[in-house]
Amino acid sequence: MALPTMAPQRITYSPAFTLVPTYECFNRCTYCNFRQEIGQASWLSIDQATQILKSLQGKETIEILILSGEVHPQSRHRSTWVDHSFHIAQLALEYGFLPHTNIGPLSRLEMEKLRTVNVSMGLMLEQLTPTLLDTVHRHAPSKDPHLRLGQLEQAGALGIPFTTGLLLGLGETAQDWQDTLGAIAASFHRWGHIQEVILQPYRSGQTQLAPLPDFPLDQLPQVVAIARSILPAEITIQIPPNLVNHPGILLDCLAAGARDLGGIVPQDHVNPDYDHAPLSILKQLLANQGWQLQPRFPVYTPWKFQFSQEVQDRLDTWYQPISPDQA
Ligand SMILES: O=c1nc2n(C[C@H](O)[C@H](O)[C@H](O)CO)c3cc(O)ccc3cc-2c(=O)[nH]1
Ligand SMILES: C[C@H]1O[C@@H](n2cnc3c(N)ncnc32)[C@H](O)[C@@H]1O
Ligand code: MET
Ligand code: SF4
Repeated sequence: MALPTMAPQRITYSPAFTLVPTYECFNRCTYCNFRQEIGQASWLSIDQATQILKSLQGKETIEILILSGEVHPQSRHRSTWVDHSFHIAQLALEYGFLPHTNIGPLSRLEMEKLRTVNVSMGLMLEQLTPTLLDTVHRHAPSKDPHLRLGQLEQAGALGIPFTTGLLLGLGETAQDWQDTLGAIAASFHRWGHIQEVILQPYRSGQTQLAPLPDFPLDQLPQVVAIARSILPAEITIQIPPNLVNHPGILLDCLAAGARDLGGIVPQDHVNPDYDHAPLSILKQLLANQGWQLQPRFPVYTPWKFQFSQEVQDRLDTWYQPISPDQA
Protein backbone atom coordinates (compact mmCIF):
# COMPACT_ATOMS: atom_id res chain seq x y z
CA MET A 1 0.00 0.00 0.00
CA ALA A 2 1.35 3.42 -0.91
CA LEU A 3 1.97 5.73 2.00
CA PRO A 4 -0.13 8.88 1.90
CA THR A 5 2.03 11.70 0.53
CA MET A 6 2.31 14.80 2.71
CA ALA A 7 1.26 18.06 1.06
CA PRO A 8 4.32 20.32 0.78
CA GLN A 9 4.58 22.79 3.67
CA ARG A 10 4.63 26.48 2.81
CA ILE A 11 7.64 28.67 3.46
CA THR A 12 7.21 32.34 2.54
CA TYR A 13 9.35 35.27 1.44
CA SER A 14 8.62 38.86 0.54
CA PRO A 15 9.70 40.00 -2.95
CA ALA A 16 11.13 43.32 -1.81
CA PHE A 17 13.26 46.30 -2.72
CA THR A 18 14.97 48.53 -0.15
CA LEU A 19 14.91 52.34 -0.30
CA VAL A 20 17.17 54.24 2.09
CA PRO A 21 16.16 57.87 2.88
CA THR A 22 19.61 58.42 4.39
CA TYR A 23 22.55 56.38 5.62
CA GLU A 24 23.51 59.22 7.99
CA CYS A 25 22.93 58.17 11.58
CA PHE A 26 23.48 59.83 14.96
CA ASN A 27 23.85 56.40 16.61
CA ARG A 28 27.07 54.44 16.46
CA CYS A 29 26.16 50.75 16.83
CA THR A 30 29.62 49.21 16.65
CA TYR A 31 28.41 46.32 14.43
CA CYS A 32 26.68 48.44 11.79
CA ASN A 33 27.84 48.27 8.17
CA PHE A 34 25.10 50.61 6.99
CA ARG A 35 25.61 53.97 8.74
CA GLN A 36 27.55 56.89 7.38
CA GLU A 37 28.88 59.92 9.23
CA ILE A 38 26.54 62.91 9.40
CA GLY A 39 27.40 65.37 6.63
CA GLN A 40 29.08 62.69 4.52
CA ALA A 41 26.15 61.14 2.68
CA SER A 42 23.56 62.61 0.36
CA TRP A 43 19.91 61.83 1.03
CA LEU A 44 17.80 59.89 -1.46
CA SER A 45 15.95 62.50 -3.51
CA ILE A 46 12.29 62.18 -4.44
CA ASP A 47 13.40 62.21 -8.11
CA GLN A 48 15.78 59.28 -7.52
CA ALA A 49 13.11 57.38 -5.58
CA THR A 50 10.64 57.99 -8.43
CA GLN A 51 13.09 56.67 -11.03
CA ILE A 52 13.75 53.54 -8.98
CA LEU A 53 10.05 52.87 -8.34
CA LYS A 54 9.25 53.31 -12.04
CA SER A 55 11.97 50.82 -12.96
CA LEU A 56 10.50 48.24 -10.55
CA GLN A 57 6.97 48.38 -11.95
CA GLY A 58 5.62 45.29 -13.66
CA LYS A 59 8.29 43.01 -12.18
CA GLU A 60 8.17 40.76 -9.14
CA THR A 61 8.60 43.41 -6.38
CA ILE A 62 5.68 43.78 -3.95
CA GLU A 63 7.20 45.33 -0.81
CA ILE A 64 9.20 48.55 -0.59
CA LEU A 65 11.26 48.29 2.58
CA ILE A 66 12.24 51.71 3.92
CA LEU A 67 15.28 51.47 6.20
CA SER A 68 17.17 54.52 7.40
CA GLY A 69 19.91 55.97 9.49
CA GLU A 70 18.46 58.19 12.20
CA VAL A 71 18.23 61.89 13.04
CA HIS A 72 18.37 62.76 16.75
CA PRO A 73 14.89 63.30 18.28
CA GLN A 74 15.92 66.81 19.41
CA SER A 75 17.57 67.80 16.13
CA ARG A 76 15.99 70.63 14.11
CA HIS A 77 16.29 68.30 11.09
CA ARG A 78 14.12 65.61 12.68
CA SER A 79 10.80 66.62 11.06
CA THR A 80 12.46 66.99 7.63
CA TRP A 81 13.69 63.40 7.95
CA VAL A 82 10.32 62.01 9.07
CA ASP A 83 8.54 63.95 6.30
CA HIS A 84 11.04 62.66 3.75
CA SER A 85 10.49 59.04 4.82
CA PHE A 86 6.74 59.72 4.67
CA HIS A 87 6.99 61.00 1.09
CA ILE A 88 9.06 58.01 -0.03
CA ALA A 89 6.47 55.59 1.41
CA GLN A 90 3.63 57.61 -0.14
CA LEU A 91 5.38 57.50 -3.50
CA ALA A 92 5.83 53.73 -3.17
CA LEU A 93 2.08 53.41 -2.58
CA GLU A 94 1.31 55.63 -5.58
CA TYR A 95 3.48 53.46 -7.82
CA GLY A 96 1.56 50.38 -6.72
CA PHE A 97 3.79 48.87 -4.02
CA LEU A 98 3.24 47.96 -0.37
CA PRO A 99 5.59 49.97 1.90
CA HIS A 100 7.05 48.73 5.20
CA THR A 101 9.01 51.31 7.21
CA ASN A 102 11.70 50.64 9.84
CA ILE A 103 13.61 53.88 10.45
CA GLY A 104 14.17 53.60 14.21
CA PRO A 105 12.18 54.62 17.30
CA LEU A 106 9.40 57.16 16.63
CA SER A 107 7.30 59.48 18.77
CA ARG A 108 3.60 58.68 18.88
CA LEU A 109 2.81 61.50 16.47
CA GLU A 110 5.54 60.39 14.05
CA MET A 111 4.29 56.81 14.12
CA GLU A 112 0.70 57.97 13.61
CA LYS A 113 1.80 59.96 10.58
CA LEU A 114 3.86 57.17 8.99
CA ARG A 115 1.21 54.50 9.53
CA THR A 116 -1.05 56.33 7.07
CA VAL A 117 1.35 55.42 4.21
CA ASN A 118 2.57 51.96 5.37
CA VAL A 119 0.92 48.53 5.35
CA SER A 120 3.15 47.47 8.25
CA MET A 121 6.04 48.86 10.25
CA GLY A 122 8.96 47.44 12.17
CA LEU A 123 11.68 47.89 14.73
CA MET A 124 14.09 45.23 15.91
CA LEU A 125 14.10 44.90 19.70
CA GLU A 126 17.71 43.59 19.24
CA GLN A 127 18.18 42.37 22.86
CA LEU A 128 16.40 43.39 26.04
CA THR A 129 19.46 43.24 28.29
CA PRO A 130 20.69 46.72 29.33
CA THR A 131 24.30 45.44 29.50
CA LEU A 132 24.71 46.13 25.76
CA LEU A 133 24.39 49.87 26.51
CA ASP A 134 27.88 49.56 28.00
CA THR A 135 29.28 47.72 24.97
CA VAL A 136 28.03 47.66 21.35
CA HIS A 137 25.31 50.29 22.03
CA ARG A 138 27.38 52.63 24.22
CA HIS A 139 27.03 55.36 21.62
CA ALA A 140 23.57 54.39 20.36
CA PRO A 141 20.83 56.05 22.44
CA SER A 142 18.17 54.62 20.09
CA LYS A 143 19.08 51.11 21.24
CA ASP A 144 17.87 51.65 24.83
CA PRO A 145 15.83 48.46 25.35
CA HIS A 146 13.10 50.27 27.30
CA LEU A 147 12.66 52.77 24.49
CA ARG A 148 12.41 49.94 21.97
CA LEU A 149 10.01 47.85 24.03
CA GLY A 150 7.93 51.04 24.34
CA GLN A 151 7.80 51.13 20.52
CA LEU A 152 6.26 47.65 20.45
CA GLU A 153 3.66 48.85 22.93
CA GLN A 154 3.02 52.09 21.03
CA ALA A 155 2.56 50.20 17.75
CA GLY A 156 0.22 47.79 19.54
CA ALA A 157 -1.86 50.61 21.04
CA LEU A 158 -2.13 52.16 17.56
CA GLY A 159 -3.07 48.82 15.96
CA ILE A 160 -0.15 48.74 13.49
CA PRO A 161 0.90 45.35 12.01
CA PHE A 162 4.44 45.05 13.29
CA THR A 163 7.72 43.22 12.69
CA THR A 164 10.36 42.95 15.34
CA GLY A 165 13.24 40.66 16.12
CA LEU A 166 16.49 39.80 17.82
CA LEU A 167 19.98 40.56 16.64
CA LEU A 168 22.02 37.58 17.83
CA GLY A 169 25.68 37.55 18.78
CA LEU A 170 26.09 40.93 20.45
CA GLY A 171 27.46 39.42 23.66
CA GLU A 172 24.13 38.35 25.15
CA THR A 173 23.40 35.10 27.02
CA ALA A 174 20.88 32.34 26.25
CA GLN A 175 18.80 33.69 29.15
CA ASP A 176 18.75 37.08 27.40
CA TRP A 177 17.21 35.43 24.30
CA GLN A 178 14.45 34.00 26.46
CA ASP A 179 13.82 37.34 28.19
CA THR A 180 13.67 39.21 24.87
CA LEU A 181 11.35 36.62 23.31
CA GLY A 182 9.19 36.63 26.46
CA ALA A 183 8.81 40.42 26.23
CA ILE A 184 7.75 40.17 22.56
CA ALA A 185 5.22 37.44 23.43
CA ALA A 186 3.82 39.58 26.27
CA SER A 187 3.40 42.60 23.97
CA PHE A 188 1.62 40.40 21.41
CA HIS A 189 -0.69 39.05 24.11
CA ARG A 190 -1.67 42.62 25.02
CA TRP A 191 -2.23 43.91 21.48
CA GLY A 192 -2.17 41.10 18.89
CA HIS A 193 -0.16 43.17 16.39
CA ILE A 194 3.18 41.36 15.98
CA GLN A 195 3.15 39.34 12.77
CA GLU A 196 6.73 38.15 12.56
CA VAL A 197 9.92 37.93 14.58
CA ILE A 198 13.24 38.05 12.74
CA LEU A 199 16.12 36.04 14.18
CA GLN A 200 19.03 37.92 12.67
CA PRO A 201 22.49 36.41 13.26
CA TYR A 202 25.19 39.07 13.45
CA ARG A 203 27.59 38.66 10.51
CA SER A 204 30.59 40.89 10.14
CA GLY A 205 31.12 43.06 7.09
CA GLN A 206 33.61 45.54 5.66
CA THR A 207 32.76 48.81 7.37
CA GLN A 208 31.64 48.36 10.99
CA LEU A 209 33.29 50.46 13.71
CA ALA A 210 34.38 47.38 15.69
CA PRO A 211 34.03 43.83 14.36
CA LEU A 212 32.51 41.19 16.62
CA PRO A 213 32.91 37.45 16.12
CA ASP A 214 30.13 36.14 13.85
CA PHE A 215 27.17 34.55 15.64
CA PRO A 216 27.89 30.78 15.45
CA LEU A 217 25.38 29.78 12.76
CA ASP A 218 25.18 26.19 14.00
CA GLN A 219 23.44 27.56 17.14
CA LEU A 220 20.66 29.20 15.12
CA PRO A 221 18.36 26.13 14.84
CA GLN A 222 18.42 25.91 18.64
CA VAL A 223 17.48 29.60 18.95
CA VAL A 224 14.63 29.02 16.46
CA ALA A 225 13.39 26.12 18.62
CA ILE A 226 13.51 28.28 21.77
CA ALA A 227 11.68 31.10 19.95
CA ARG A 228 9.04 28.66 18.69
CA SER A 229 8.44 27.42 22.23
CA ILE A 230 8.06 30.96 23.66
CA LEU A 231 6.24 32.85 20.89
CA PRO A 232 2.52 32.35 20.22
CA ALA A 233 1.69 30.33 17.09
CA GLU A 234 0.28 33.43 15.33
CA ILE A 235 3.80 34.93 15.14
CA THR A 236 5.87 33.72 12.19
CA ILE A 237 9.60 33.19 12.73
CA GLN A 238 11.75 34.72 10.00
CA ILE A 239 15.39 33.98 9.18
CA PRO A 240 17.43 35.76 6.50
CA PRO A 241 18.79 33.19 4.02
CA ASN A 242 21.66 35.45 2.87
CA LEU A 243 23.06 35.52 6.41
CA VAL A 244 22.22 31.85 7.04
CA ASN A 245 24.27 30.92 3.98
CA HIS A 246 24.82 27.30 4.92
CA PRO A 247 22.14 25.09 3.30
CA GLY A 248 22.12 22.43 6.02
CA ILE A 249 21.66 25.01 8.78
CA LEU A 250 18.96 26.84 6.83
CA LEU A 251 17.01 23.57 6.51
CA ASP A 252 17.55 22.80 10.22
CA CYS A 253 16.09 26.24 11.05
CA LEU A 254 12.97 25.36 9.03
CA ALA A 255 12.74 22.00 10.77
CA ALA A 256 12.94 23.89 14.09
CA GLY A 257 9.98 26.09 13.18
CA ALA A 258 11.11 29.03 11.03
CA ARG A 259 8.54 29.63 8.24
CA ASP A 260 9.63 32.81 6.48
CA LEU A 261 12.76 34.01 4.69
CA GLY A 262 11.97 37.73 4.89
CA GLY A 263 12.55 40.24 2.19
CA ILE A 264 14.48 38.78 -0.72
CA VAL A 265 16.11 41.87 -2.17
CA PRO A 266 18.54 42.53 -5.04
CA GLN A 267 20.87 44.15 -2.50
CA ASP A 268 20.79 43.84 1.30
CA HIS A 269 21.78 47.33 2.44
CA VAL A 270 22.19 46.29 6.08
CA ASN A 271 24.56 43.44 5.18
CA PRO A 272 26.03 44.48 1.82
CA ASP A 273 28.61 41.68 1.93
CA TYR A 274 25.94 38.96 1.86
CA ASP A 275 24.03 38.63 -1.41
CA HIS A 276 20.93 36.48 -1.64
CA ALA A 277 21.22 33.21 -3.56
CA PRO A 278 19.07 33.17 -6.72
CA LEU A 279 15.45 32.39 -5.90
CA SER A 280 15.51 29.31 -8.15
CA ILE A 281 18.35 27.82 -6.06
CA LEU A 282 16.51 28.49 -2.78
CA LYS A 283 13.29 27.04 -4.21
CA GLN A 284 15.05 23.87 -5.28
CA LEU A 285 16.90 23.48 -1.97
CA LEU A 286 13.62 23.72 -0.08
CA ALA A 287 11.67 21.55 -2.54
CA ASN A 288 14.17 18.72 -2.01
CA GLN A 289 13.01 18.62 1.62
CA GLY A 290 9.28 18.97 0.86
CA TRP A 291 9.04 22.74 1.47
CA GLN A 292 7.35 25.03 -1.05
CA LEU A 293 8.72 28.58 -1.26
CA GLN A 294 5.99 31.14 -1.98
CA PRO A 295 5.80 34.96 -2.10
CA ARG A 296 3.78 36.82 0.53
CA PHE A 297 2.66 40.36 1.29
CA PRO A 298 4.28 42.53 4.00
CA VAL A 299 1.04 42.35 5.99
CA TYR A 300 -0.18 38.87 6.95
CA THR A 301 -3.79 39.36 8.15
CA PRO A 302 -4.95 42.74 6.78
CA TRP A 303 -8.58 42.11 7.75
CA LYS A 304 -7.57 42.33 11.43
CA PHE A 305 -6.27 45.91 11.11
CA GLN A 306 -7.59 49.33 10.19
CA PHE A 307 -5.70 51.28 7.55
CA SER A 308 -5.89 54.78 6.11
CA GLN A 309 -8.04 54.99 2.98
CA GLU A 310 -4.87 55.43 0.90
CA VAL A 311 -3.34 52.20 2.22
CA GLN A 312 -6.63 50.28 2.11
CA ASP A 313 -7.15 51.24 -1.55
CA ARG A 314 -3.68 49.96 -2.41
CA LEU A 315 -4.20 46.72 -0.47
CA ASP A 316 -7.47 46.18 -2.34
CA THR A 317 -5.59 46.20 -5.65
CA TRP A 318 -3.38 43.30 -4.41
CA TYR A 319 -5.95 41.19 -2.63
CA GLN A 320 -8.18 39.67 -5.32
CA PRO A 321 -11.76 39.47 -4.12
CA ILE A 322 -12.83 35.83 -3.71
CA SER A 323 -15.55 35.05 -6.23
CA PRO A 324 -18.64 33.16 -4.96
CA ASP A 325 -17.65 29.93 -6.76
CA GLN A 326 -14.25 29.93 -4.97
CA ALA A 327 -15.70 30.61 -1.53
O1 LIG B 1 16.49 42.20 3.54
C1 LIG B 1 16.41 42.56 4.72
N1 LIG B 1 15.21 42.83 5.23
C2 LIG B 1 15.07 43.24 6.51
N2 LIG B 1 13.83 43.50 7.01
C3 LIG B 1 12.63 43.22 6.18
C4 LIG B 1 11.99 41.89 6.43
O2 LIG B 1 12.84 40.89 5.95
C5 LIG B 1 10.62 41.77 5.75
O3 LIG B 1 10.76 41.87 4.37
C6 LIG B 1 9.63 42.83 6.20
O4 LIG B 1 9.57 42.86 7.55
C7 LIG B 1 8.25 42.59 5.58
O5 LIG B 1 7.42 41.81 6.26
C8 LIG B 1 13.70 44.07 8.26
C9 LIG B 1 12.46 44.51 8.71
C10 LIG B 1 12.35 45.07 9.94
O6 LIG B 1 11.18 45.55 10.35
C11 LIG B 1 13.46 45.18 10.80
C12 LIG B 1 14.69 44.74 10.36
C13 LIG B 1 14.84 44.20 9.11
C14 LIG B 1 16.09 43.83 8.66
C15 LIG B 1 16.23 43.40 7.36
C16 LIG B 1 17.51 43.11 6.80
O7 LIG B 1 18.55 43.19 7.46
N3 LIG B 1 17.56 42.71 5.49
C1 LIG C 1 17.67 46.94 10.61
C2 LIG C 1 18.28 45.99 11.55
O1 LIG C 1 19.44 45.42 11.00
C3 LIG C 1 20.17 44.80 12.04
N1 LIG C 1 21.63 44.89 11.80
C4 LIG C 1 22.42 45.99 11.84
N2 LIG C 1 23.70 45.64 11.58
C5 LIG C 1 23.74 44.30 11.39
C6 LIG C 1 24.77 43.34 11.09
N3 LIG C 1 26.06 43.69 10.93
N4 LIG C 1 24.41 42.02 10.95
C7 LIG C 1 23.12 41.67 11.09
N5 LIG C 1 22.13 42.52 11.36
C8 LIG C 1 22.42 43.82 11.52
C9 LIG C 1 19.71 45.47 13.34
O2 LIG C 1 18.99 44.51 14.05
C10 LIG C 1 18.80 46.57 12.87
O3 LIG C 1 17.73 46.81 13.77
N1 MET D 1 18.42 52.61 12.24
C1 MET D 1 17.34 51.69 12.39
C2 MET D 1 17.60 50.74 13.54
O1 MET D 1 18.71 50.44 13.86
C3 MET D 1 17.02 50.91 11.13
C4 MET D 1 18.14 50.63 10.19
S1 MET D 1 19.49 49.82 10.94
C5 MET D 1 20.51 49.49 9.61
O2 MET D 1 16.65 50.31 14.15
S1 SF4 E 1 22.06 49.85 13.25
FE1 SF4 E 1 20.60 51.51 12.74
S2 SF4 E 1 20.78 52.84 14.58
FE2 SF4 E 1 22.60 51.56 14.63
S3 SF4 E 1 24.16 52.79 13.59
FE3 SF4 E 1 23.22 51.41 12.07
S4 SF4 E 1 21.65 52.67 11.10
FE4 SF4 E 1 22.18 53.66 13.04
